[in-house]
Amino acid sequence: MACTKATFTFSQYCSDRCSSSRRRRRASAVSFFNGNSVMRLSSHRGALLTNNVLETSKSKDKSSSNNNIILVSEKLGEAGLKVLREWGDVECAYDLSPEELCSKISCCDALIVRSATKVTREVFQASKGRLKVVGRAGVGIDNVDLQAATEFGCIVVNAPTSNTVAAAELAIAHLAAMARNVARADASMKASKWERNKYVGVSMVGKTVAIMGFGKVGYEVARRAKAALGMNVVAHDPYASADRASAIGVHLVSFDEAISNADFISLHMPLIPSTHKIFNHTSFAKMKRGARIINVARGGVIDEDDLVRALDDGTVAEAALDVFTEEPPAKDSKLVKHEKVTVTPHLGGSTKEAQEGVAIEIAEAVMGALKGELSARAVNAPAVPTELVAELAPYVVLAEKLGRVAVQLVSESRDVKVVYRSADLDTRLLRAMIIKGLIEPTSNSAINLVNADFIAKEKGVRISEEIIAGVELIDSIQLQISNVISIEGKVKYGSPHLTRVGSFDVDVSLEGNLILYRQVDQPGMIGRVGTILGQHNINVSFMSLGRTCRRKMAIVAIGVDEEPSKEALQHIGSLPAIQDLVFLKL
Ligand SMILES: NC(=O)c1ccc[n+]([C@@H]2O[C@H](COP(=O)([O-])OP(=O)(O)OC[C@H]3O[C@@H](n4cnc5c(N)ncnc54)[C@H](O)[C@@H]3O)[C@@H](O)[C@H]2O)c1
Ligand SMILES: O=C(O)[C@H](O)COP(=O)(O)O
Repeated sequence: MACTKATFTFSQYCSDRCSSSRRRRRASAVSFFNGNSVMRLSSHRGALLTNNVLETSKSKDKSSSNNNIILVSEKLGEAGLKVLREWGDVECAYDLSPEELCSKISCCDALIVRSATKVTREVFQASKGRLKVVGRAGVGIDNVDLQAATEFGCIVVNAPTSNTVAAAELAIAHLAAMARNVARADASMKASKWERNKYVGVSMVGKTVAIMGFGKVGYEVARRAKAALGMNVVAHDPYASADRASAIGVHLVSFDEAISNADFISLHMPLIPSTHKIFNHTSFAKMKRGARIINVARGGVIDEDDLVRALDDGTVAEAALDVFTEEPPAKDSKLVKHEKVTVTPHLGGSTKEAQEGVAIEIAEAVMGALKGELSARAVNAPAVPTELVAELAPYVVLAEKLGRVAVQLVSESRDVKVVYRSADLDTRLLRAMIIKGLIEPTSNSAINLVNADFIAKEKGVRISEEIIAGVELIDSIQLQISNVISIEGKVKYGSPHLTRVGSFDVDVSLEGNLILYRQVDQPGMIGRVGTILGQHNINVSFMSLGRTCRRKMAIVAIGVDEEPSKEALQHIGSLPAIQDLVFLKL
């Protein structure tokens, strides 16, 4: 998904009205997981709007614990092991080779890992269906093949909150230690030297730190940098709430603004396709000369070769790194050995307190999943029963696409009202898919039916729902986004279509690349835009124009086969009659 312009201001055109009549939802019970533990959810009228159906039971019922074998492949806090032992036989086997892990796994019901164990497709294959739960004792799940886990009907759970403060503290420790040359001065003294002039540092007070990723860890770093170190704090996070930032005196700014003015740049975004190597020679070149970088997020967000070059030529003064593309890095890694770099071996989550918290959090999540309960900590997609998939499949796609459109039209899509026009509907799956569309492209959480409400709540995204009497299973789904704009979609000929934007009727297949804008309804516009696209060698697949009256405003959607360049979009957007142009990748 890409978004060339995140803000879309159709407010004056939002005149959609919704009937307040609400239909009774059919009581239903649906199983969401295949495999040995079939999980069942019951829904009834009103429950979805008020209840979080995701509960982790604290029950210590051991009646069916006899056969559970839990393999712990990396060091886990004793408190967590204690919880697990109440529920099954726990085997701790550290430093297993991939082959050893594969040979052990066929006898295990649950596997608990941290960041070093690679839980690959081969591991799921070798488990021959016995492995029911993988518990990641920590946040990042990039070492677990979620797709394979889902295909093999294995639930993956993580512990996303217990090491937040620990990671933030390490970021601050790195920042301060780098500014004052602590590690190098220590090494120098241990080499029997006394080099006071060599290790003159830089001050932190009054300097600007850019927090790149204003999520759980970023927020805690920002708070500490501001309150404890007296720094100016700016943050970049396309999906963070400006209110949450301003509440602690932090300004949200663009990526370029953040990196070009900061003395220190601290990275706290997830490693997802859009952040992979986002810090590269282009971004280093935009930085204030002599900026200092701290990374306790994931090594993969930095192009490490480019960083070495930027350090060599002085573009970047210093870097303090806890995480690396390959862990452990090669013994002769130029980056690790670089004189301007200080490193720690992925210690962000490694405090006694955090490890204790993570261990308990993951043990409870794993235990709950083994008992067949729905887990709020589940991160992979559930296997939905075939009957349900068959019935809802096209609407599921529509729901996710509408969520994706919404987040691209209004970057802060935090208040979303969903109005379903339907004959009879259990909305849980659709709501989960809308949440997935709204949140997943901007986060490292994989969102599914199990965790959607939980994550929406955690991210401050409020979803409310209304069902209006319709004729078909689902006539339409409408999203009213943050009181800014509403969009509506329908399934037409089996595929998802955008059918309304604000008060304009459109008919747009929600697939591929889409250019969307408002324009003054006047002759010659289609020709002008078509000519620009032609000049940029972009093929138009369809064009749809919606208007409420002649020669006023109209909305135009153009499907394009190729992704337009920034220049092409700017060229179209610069036509005087055109406003609020966005490019959507669906
Ligand atoms: N070193 C360690 O031991 C350690 C410990 C904990 C967390 N982590 C890592 O720290 C990172 C942050 O963890 P968290 O718990 O705060 O996650 P989080 O999901 O709470 O926050 C991540 C934030 O990044 C934002 N984001 C997404 N794309 C972005 C982009 N292109 N630019 C800027 N921001 C973007 C998201 O909107 C979100 O607010 C993750 O990569 C996690 O794996 C490392
Ligand atoms: O993602 C995480 O939670 C951190 O990177 C910590 O990883 P660890 O459990 O391997 O210390």
